[in-house]
Amino acid sequence: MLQKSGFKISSVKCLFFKLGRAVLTTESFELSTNGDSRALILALAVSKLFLEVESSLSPTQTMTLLLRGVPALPSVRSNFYLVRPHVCSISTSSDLPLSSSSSLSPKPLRPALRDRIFYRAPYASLRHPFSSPPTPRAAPGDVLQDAGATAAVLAGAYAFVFSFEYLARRKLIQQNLSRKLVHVFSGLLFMVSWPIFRYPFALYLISLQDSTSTEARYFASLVPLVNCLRLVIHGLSLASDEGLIKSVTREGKPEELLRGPLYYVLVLILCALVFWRESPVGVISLAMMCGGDGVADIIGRRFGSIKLPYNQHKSWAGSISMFIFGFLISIGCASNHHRGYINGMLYYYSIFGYFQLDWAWTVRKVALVSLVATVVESLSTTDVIDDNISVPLVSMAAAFVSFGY
Ligand SMILES: Nc1ccn([C@@H]2O[C@H](COP(=O)(O)OP(=O)(O)OP(=O)(O)O)[C@@H](O)[C@H]2O)c(=O)n1
Ligand SMILES: C/C(=C\CO)CCC[C@H](C)CCC[C@H](C)CCCC(C)C
Repeated sequence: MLQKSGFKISSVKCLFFKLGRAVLTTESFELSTNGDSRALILALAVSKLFLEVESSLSPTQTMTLLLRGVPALPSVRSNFYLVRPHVCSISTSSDLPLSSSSSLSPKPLRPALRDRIFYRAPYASLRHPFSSPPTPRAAPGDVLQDAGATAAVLAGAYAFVFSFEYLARRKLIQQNLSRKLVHVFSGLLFMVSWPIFRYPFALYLISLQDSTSTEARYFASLVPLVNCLRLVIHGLSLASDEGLIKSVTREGKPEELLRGPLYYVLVLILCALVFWRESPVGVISLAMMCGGDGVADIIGRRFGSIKLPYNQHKSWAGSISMFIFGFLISIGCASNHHRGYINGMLYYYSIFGYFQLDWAWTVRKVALVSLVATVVESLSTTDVIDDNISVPLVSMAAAFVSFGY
C-alpha cells in the first residue's frame, strides 16, 4: 500500500467516503464532496499522488482526475498543467459553495468550470494508483483465459448466425430482415464481449484490477478473422453453406458475401486491433456501422416513403433513424450520469474503467460524429464504396478529430 503525502492511502480512501462520494476507478478519481475544506486538502494529496503515478507512465499515457464539488484550486490546476499541459486540463465543478471554515481557498473559482484530464493506458498495463507495480506480461493463466474467451465468442458468433440461418430458411423471418439484424447485432455483441478478454470481471469488482492489456486484442480479433475466412471461402464457392448465404445476403448469391459482410468483419478487425477498448473512436465507429446503418435500413425500408432530395434511394426516416440509433447506441439516452441515465456502449466501457469521459462534452461530440455518419450514409453508394466501408471510416475520422486517439 503506498504511503504518500502524510496519508495512508486506505485512510485517504476511507476519509473520501466519509467526506463525500469518491469513485475510484482504474483511470480516475472522482471526488464529490460537500465542499468540506478537509476534502480540499485530500484533493491536493490526491493530486500529488497522481503526480507520483504520472511519473511512472509512458510518454503516450495521460491521466484523468475528476474532482466534482471541489473548487478548482490554482494549486491543484498547476500540479497538472505543469505535468502534461498538452494533454491535461482539469475537470472540476465548483458548483458547491466552499464551507466558511476553509482556509485553503479565499474564494472558489467561477462555478461550472469544466475542462478535462484524460487518463487511459493505450498500450501498457494500467497502474491503478493504489495497486502494486504494473503486472508482468501475460501469465499462462491470462493466455488460457483469452483463448477460452476467443473460443466462447466464436461459438457465440456461429450460434448467432446459425439461428438467423434457421429462421430465414424456415421463412420465419424475411431474408433482408435477417441480414440486417445480423448486421446490427453481430458487431455490437462482439463489442460487448471485449471485457471478457484478459479482464476477469470478478477481479474488477474485488480489486479494480488492470483493465488494459495489449495481447487481449489479438485474441479478440481472431473472432472476426475466422468469420472473414468463412465469408471468403463461401464467397468464392470453395465450399457451400446455404444457410450462411441465406442469412447474410440480399439475393442469396455467394459472391455477395465478398462485399458488405466481408467489409463489415474487416472493420471489426480494424477496430479491435487499432482502437480496442482503450479508445472511444472504435466503439463509436462500430456503433455507427452496426447500430446506425443497420437500423437506417430497417426503418427506411419500412417507413421511408419521403425520399431525400439528393438521393431517391434513401429516405428521411432512414437517415433520422441512422442519426438517432448511432447516437443512442454510442452513448445512451441521457447526458449526465449523476442525474441522468446512460446505457450506451461508451458508458458500458466506462463502467469497466477503460476510459472516463466528461459526458456533457461527450454527448456533443458523439452527436457530431453521428451527424457526419448520417450524411455519409445518405449519399449514394457504389459496389466499391459500400456503406460498410464509408460509414465506419468516416466515423473513425470524425471521432478521432473529436476525441483524439
Ligand atoms: N438512410 C436510409 C438508408 C436506407 N434506407 C432504405 O434501406 C434500403 C437499403 O439501404 P442500404 O443502406 O442500401 O442497405 P444495403 O446496402 O442493402 O445493405 P448494407 O448496408 O448492409 O450493404 C434502401 O434501399 C432504402 O429503402 C432508407 O430509406 N434510408
Ligand atoms: C450481414 C452483415 C453485414 C452486411 O451488411 C454482417 C455479417 C456478420 C458475419 C457473418 C458474422 C460476424 C460475427 C462477428 C465477427 C462476431 C459476433 C460475436 C457475437 C457474440 C455474436
